[in-house]
Amino acid sequence: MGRPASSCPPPRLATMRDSTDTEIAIRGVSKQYEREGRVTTALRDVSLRVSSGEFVTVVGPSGCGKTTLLRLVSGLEPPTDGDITVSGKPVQGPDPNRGTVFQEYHLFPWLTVRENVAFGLVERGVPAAERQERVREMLAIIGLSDFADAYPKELSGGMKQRVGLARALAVDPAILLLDEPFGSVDMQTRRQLQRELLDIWRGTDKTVLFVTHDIEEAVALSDRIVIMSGTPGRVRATVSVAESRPRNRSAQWFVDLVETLFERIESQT
Ligand SMILES: Nc1ncnc2c1ncn2[C@@H]1O[C@H](COP(=O)(O)OP(=O)(O)OP(=O)(O)O)[C@@H](O)[C@H]1O
Repeated sequence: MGRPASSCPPPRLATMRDSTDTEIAIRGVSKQYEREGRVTTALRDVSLRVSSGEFVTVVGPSGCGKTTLLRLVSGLEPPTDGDITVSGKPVQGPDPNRGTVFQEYHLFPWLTVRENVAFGLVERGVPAAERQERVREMLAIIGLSDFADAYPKELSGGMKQRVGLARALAVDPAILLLDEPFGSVDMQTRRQLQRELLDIWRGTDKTVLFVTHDIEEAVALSDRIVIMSGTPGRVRATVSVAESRPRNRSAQWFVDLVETLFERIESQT
């Protein structure tokens, strides 16, 4: 995968993993929504494989079905056609091994920040001392240690987004599904959280499917960038960042490449 050496990720909760094979395989997937008699085809014939331990980022214009794709992989809803397997097993509903962070945060408003981050650990029966330590560590990573006792309504959008990320990471899921997880945070925090995410990924062999509008972010984080476009959305191109790193391509070279591909794809659509 060509990833650089790890710095210092949080220790792994060894008891929480039940498989080292965490490949995501999406085959010929289409998704239609029906609302008030109107049918929208959000995705058509999308195929994509994310290998165990790979970091794949999906980029594409608004409305091309990126969130829909993540919702299907997370098991929140089924595809209309095609199939999705994780670790070789069909996705049938949400699974704690697939940690998800969506744009709308989905925090529990009646729980404090600390309780939100601890939620998955309580569900999994992690002993109190280990739980408290893990939550403390996660709050330090996202820079919200001073807000442990605050409620979501007291937080800004960016802070809520960071709590959502900490909650997903706290249970050390084998797979991370992240939909614009830094979309509401300021640029400085965004760069810091990107570094934290990279450290965690490098140190814990997670499989990551990430969605962003930010091409620089995609280049900085990913092994591979998948470009989607159109309505219904389809996969239009793939750029392998990891394989080209030994050739000393600069980050800007990849940003330019993805932007050029975007322009070409858009002019064909
Ligand atoms: N629950 C739903 N019911 C009806 N249509 C939907 C639903 N969810 C998504 N869509 C439609 O499916 C298409 C893809 O939406 P989706 O949110 O997946 O795109 P996206 O690429 O993630 O967009 P953005 O970058 O703006 O988040 C859009 O036309 C959207 O209106």
